[in-house]
Amino acid sequence: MQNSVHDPKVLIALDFADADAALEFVKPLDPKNCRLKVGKELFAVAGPEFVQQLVFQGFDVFLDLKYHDIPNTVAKAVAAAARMGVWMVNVHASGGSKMMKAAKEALTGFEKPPLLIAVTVLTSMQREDLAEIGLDIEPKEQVLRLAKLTQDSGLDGVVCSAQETAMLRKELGEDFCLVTPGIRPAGSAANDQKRIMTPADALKSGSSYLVIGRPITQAVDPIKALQSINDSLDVE
Ligand SMILES: O=c1ccn([C@@H]2O[C@H](COP(=O)(O)O)[C@@H](O)[C@H]2O)c(=O)[nH]1
Repeated sequence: MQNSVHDPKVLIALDFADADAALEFVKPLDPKNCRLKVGKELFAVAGPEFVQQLVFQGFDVFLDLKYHDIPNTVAKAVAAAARMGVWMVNVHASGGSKMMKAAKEALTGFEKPPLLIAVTVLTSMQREDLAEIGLDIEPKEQVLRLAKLTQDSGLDGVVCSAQETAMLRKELGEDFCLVTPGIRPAGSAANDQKRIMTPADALKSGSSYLVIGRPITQAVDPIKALQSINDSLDVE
């Protein structure tokens, strides 16, 4: 599971307040060195045209809108994402198997459908946050339960923390895609993330892709920060 120019492991979270700021940030980036993630903040202001612009520039785009709704609505939303040409899209696994299967079904017929993955337990949450919503268990137990449900529903993978990837690799095999936010280079601020790991350790533990936002976007020199992370992953 090595980082390489053909399969960059770092997905940069473009959490910017407007399209201009995001485009300025993207300008010096090379699609060979990273993929891009567009989430709720940027999508709300910049919309599908912005996403398509990134795709046109040659970037693999993860549209991170974490759909969570009734099956029909999620299926239509996932199909709309596929029409934008994104590389990956996600739903919430807690929406259940009927919703996830409807989302998967909505992608049949696309020549190059995006990878469809499901969020398990947000990396900002720990045991006490689960207790608050009625789940008196460790995050890893809930992650495993939802990851199994996701795999059984026919999806390509899950969003989890890198702290759970070794367990999921053992339980769900090598081909299941494990996308891990909550990645923090040694010494960088955790911010609101709780279940964290360094980029190199995450890759070694079995992460397929590393979602990294603030440690790169808010670095004094973002290109240098990305380069240093890629170097730590043993670029071939
Ligand atoms: O469980 C999750 C799911 C999604 N995210 C998203 O990843 C990035 C992380 O950004 P950082 O600045 O590196 O913390 C952000 O866009 C989240 O919405 C997540 O963190 N955890």
